Amino acid sequence: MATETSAAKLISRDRITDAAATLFSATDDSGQIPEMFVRNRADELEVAGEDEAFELPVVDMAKLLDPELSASETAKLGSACRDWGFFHVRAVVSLTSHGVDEEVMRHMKGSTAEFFRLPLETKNAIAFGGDDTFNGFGHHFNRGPSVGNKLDWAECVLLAAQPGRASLEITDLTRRVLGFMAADLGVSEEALVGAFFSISGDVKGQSVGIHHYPHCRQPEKVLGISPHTDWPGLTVLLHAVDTPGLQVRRGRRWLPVRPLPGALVVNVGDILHVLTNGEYMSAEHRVVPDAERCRITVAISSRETKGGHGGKHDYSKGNFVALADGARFLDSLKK
Ligand SMILES: O=C(O)CCC(=O)C(=O)O
Ligand SMILES: [Fe+2]
Repeated sequence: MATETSAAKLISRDRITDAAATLFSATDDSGQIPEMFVRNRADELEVAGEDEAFELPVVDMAKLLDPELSASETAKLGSACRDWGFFHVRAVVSLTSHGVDEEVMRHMKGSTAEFFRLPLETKNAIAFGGDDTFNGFGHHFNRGPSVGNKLDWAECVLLAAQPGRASLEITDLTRRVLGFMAADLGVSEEALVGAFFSISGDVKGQSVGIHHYPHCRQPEKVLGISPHTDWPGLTVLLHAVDTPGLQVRRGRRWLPVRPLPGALVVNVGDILHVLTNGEYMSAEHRVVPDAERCRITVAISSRETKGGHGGKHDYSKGNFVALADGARFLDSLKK
């Protein structure tokens, strides 16, 4: 979904400088935030208050898998995708067959936090550079007339590959969630899952974004990640450090998402929005750093092709042809 804000925006990726690293580790609040980080919030949408009673829908994997509860939980999943494009999924269980393995997740959280604690020069050994700005370590640099030239208050590692066990667990979860989405949409499971997974069960493409949002004493001045929609199909977000900060746009407001212990945040990306003829929302979201604590997340997205994070805009061929014909792609999947 091209939104007004994201359409006018160009994003590239930069190395983290010593000066930025010093700012990110500052413990006092006396320092000025450099202009390069100060965002124009003139057209700021309203941010919903902490006291407002709203919560993202929570979908429970155990209920989806329970024959007696599956239909109602599938309907809940469907309405979350239509109304929000975002939901929590309770899927972390210890060593049972259907959830995401707790031990694997714990390991991923630990190693992620450990990476960001490394000295800058060590992290910069894999810095963005050369031709490949979709794989590596650094941060987003937002260009374009509507944004100015502004850096995100964050550091991240972006990878187009599958880095290990944890992402396989997430991939498995993605395949199962897509299966229930197909049931909700009344389309063939094979076709919807098959848009992202090969017959042998491997995901066709995957992007991983590992994000560290250092605390910022003046959080209202900066952004950890600029408003955007996710390009790929489905993104699963794991909190390695569960400091809040993610905000989802609904209408003219930003709604803060509170991390839910033991749950993952899932959101619909642009490709799934298109594949469902716009039935499922690809919602705009952003991150505002916390004043006191850092936030660390791992975002794993399934794509329909190989390629980098935010990479080539090539739909799978069938869908592209359907779009070019003005056909409703979803109709071709209907049972
Ligand atoms: O870190 C977060 O909460 C959001 C990350 C995100 O939006 C992304 O990787 O696309
Ligand atoms: Fe995102």
